[in-house]
Amino acid sequence: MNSNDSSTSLIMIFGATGDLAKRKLYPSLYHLYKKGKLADHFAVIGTARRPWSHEEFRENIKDSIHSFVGADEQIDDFSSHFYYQPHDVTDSDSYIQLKTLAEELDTKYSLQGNRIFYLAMAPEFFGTIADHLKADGLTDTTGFKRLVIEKPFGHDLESAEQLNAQIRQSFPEEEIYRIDHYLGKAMVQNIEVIRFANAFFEPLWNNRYISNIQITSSEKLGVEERARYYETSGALRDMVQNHMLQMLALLAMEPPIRLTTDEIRSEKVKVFRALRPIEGNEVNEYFVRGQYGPGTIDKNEVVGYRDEMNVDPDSQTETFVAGKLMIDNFRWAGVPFYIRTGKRMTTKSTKIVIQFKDIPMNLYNNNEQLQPNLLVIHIQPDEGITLHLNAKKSGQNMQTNPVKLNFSNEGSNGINTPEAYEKLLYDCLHGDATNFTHWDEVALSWKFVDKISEVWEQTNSEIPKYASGTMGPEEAEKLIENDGFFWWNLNDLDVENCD
Ligand SMILES: NC(=O)C1=CN([C@@H]2O[C@H](COP(=O)(O)OP(=O)(O)OC[C@H]3O[C@@H](n4cnc5c(N)ncnc54)[C@H](OP(=O)(O)O)[C@@H]3O)[C@@H](O)[C@H]2O)C=CC1
Ligand SMILES: O=C1O[C@H](COP(=O)(O)O)[C@@H](O)[C@H](O)[C@H]1O
Repeated sequence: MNSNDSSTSLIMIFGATGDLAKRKLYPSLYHLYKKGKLADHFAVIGTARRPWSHEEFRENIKDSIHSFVGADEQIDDFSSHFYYQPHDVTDSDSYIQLKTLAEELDTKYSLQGNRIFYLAMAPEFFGTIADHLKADGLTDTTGFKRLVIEKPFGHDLESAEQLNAQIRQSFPEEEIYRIDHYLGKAMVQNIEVIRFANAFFEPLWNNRYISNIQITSSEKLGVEERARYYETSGALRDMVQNHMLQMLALLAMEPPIRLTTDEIRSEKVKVFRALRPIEGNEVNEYFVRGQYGPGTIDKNEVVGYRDEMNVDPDSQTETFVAGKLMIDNFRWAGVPFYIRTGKRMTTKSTKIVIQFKDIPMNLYNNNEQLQPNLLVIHIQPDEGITLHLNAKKSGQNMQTNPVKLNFSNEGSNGINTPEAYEKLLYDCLHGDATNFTHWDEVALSWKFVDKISEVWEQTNSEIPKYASGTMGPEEAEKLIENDGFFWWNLNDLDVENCD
C-alpha cells in the first residue's frame, strides 16, 4: 500500500476510553489492519480525560482485541500506531496539544493531512468538539476532513436542528458522517441488491402484490448500564427514529438512477416525505408502546424495567414500540408497514417479512396448508433470505405443502460477515457516505417521531406492560389483527427451522 491509498489517515477518537471504542472501534480497526485495508499510513490518537500514557493506551487496545476478537496476530505492530492525549473536550488549551501531536504524526506516517474525527462521546459534547476542531486549527490541513458522529443525533427535531446548525459551522454536510450502525449490517446493505438485482422481485414490489411488510428488531437484553440515557430516550427515539425507519426507507424507496450516495439518499428522503404523519388521536390507533415487567429470559428470572439501576420507579419510558406506517405514494398506497422493536423480548432477532397477497382465484384455496408467499430477510443473528412457497405434497392427492427456499449469507461467505462498524469505518476512510444518514433523512425522521412522542408525553394513563421474555404487550397483537394480519413468529421463520 502506498501513501496515496485513500485509507491513509489520522483517526482521532474522542471518547477513546469508552465502551463503544473498546467493544466496536478497536476490534473493527484491527480487522481492517489484518485484511491489509490499513497499512503503514495510518495513526490513531485516542483522547479522553483519563491521564493515560501512550503505553497504557496501547495495553488497553491489546486488551480490547483479546476480549472482543480473541486473536492477537500482528497486535504489537497494530497497536504501535496508537497514541493517547489526555484531553477534556471542554478545555480549549488541550486542543492545541492535540494539534501538535496530530502534526507530528502527520509527518511521521505521511498522512497527507487526511483526518477523521470520530466522536464516540455523549452527544452533549458533539457541538463543542466540532467548534474547537475548526477554531483551534485541527481542520486546517490540505487533506480530507471527516467528522463521524455517533447517535443520538438530537433528542427531537428542534435539538437536532440546533446540533446540526452548530456542526455545520465547522463542517459542510459532505464531511459529516452520521452513524446508523444498522446501515453497516450486511443484510441491510443487501436489501437494495435483493430488490434491484433480481428480475422476479422488482415487478412484484408494490401494492398490487404485497399485502404488508413487517420489520421486527427484538432484543433479549434489558437496559443494562445505559438507563441514564435510555430514560430520556425510550425505544421510539433509540430504535425507531433511526434504525427502523432506515430499514423501512430501503425497503420502500424507488430504484435510484445510479448507485451513488446522492441518488440513493435522495430516494430515501422521498420515502420519508411520503410517510403519512401520525398525530393527535391517530397515535393510539397506529402506535403501541410498552414497558417490560419482570419475567424469564433463558430460564433466568429478570427484573422489570422500573427495578433496573438508575431507572425512576414510576418511569413511563417505553422499552417497546409497535407501529403501523403508511407510505402515501403510487407504489405503496394501502400497504401497511408494521414495525416492532423492544428490549427483554423472547429472542434476539432482526427480520423483515414481506407478505405477498393471495392470487385472485387460487385453485387450492380449500387447502388448509395453503400459506401466503413470504420473502423473509434475515438481518441478524442469522443472515440470509428465505422464500416461503406452496408446493405439492408427495403422493396421489392434490394437497399442498408449505416449503422454504433458503439462502444463508454466512454460509456463502464461509465466515462471519464483517461487523457493521468495520464496514462503516472502511467506507468513511474511502469517503463513501452512502451508508451514513444525510441531514434531510434525520430531520424528516425526527419530524415523524416527534408527533408520536408528543402525544405519549401528554398521556396520563399507565404505560402498557409486557412480561420479560414475551413479544410485547397484547395491544401490539391487536394493532395488526385489526387489519386481518398477524405477526409472523420469528422463531418459526429462523433459517434452522427451514424444511
Ligand atoms: N456503547 C455502545 O454500544 C453504543 C454507544 N453509542 C454512542 O456512542 C457514544 C459513546 O458511548 P459509550 O462509549 O457507550 O460511552 P462511555 O460513557 O462508555 O464513554 C464516554 C467516553 O467519553 C469520555 N469523556 C467523558 N467526558 C469527557 C470530557 N469532558 N472530555 C473528554 N472525554 C470525556 C470518557 O472518558 P473519560 O471518563 O476518561 O474522560 C469515555 O471515553 C454515545 O454517543 C453513545 O450514545 C451508540 C451506539 C452503541
Ligand atoms: O442503537 C442501538 O442499537 C442496539 C441494538 O443494536 P443491534 O445491532 O444489537 O441490533 C440497542 O441495544 C441500543 O439500545 C440502541 O441504542
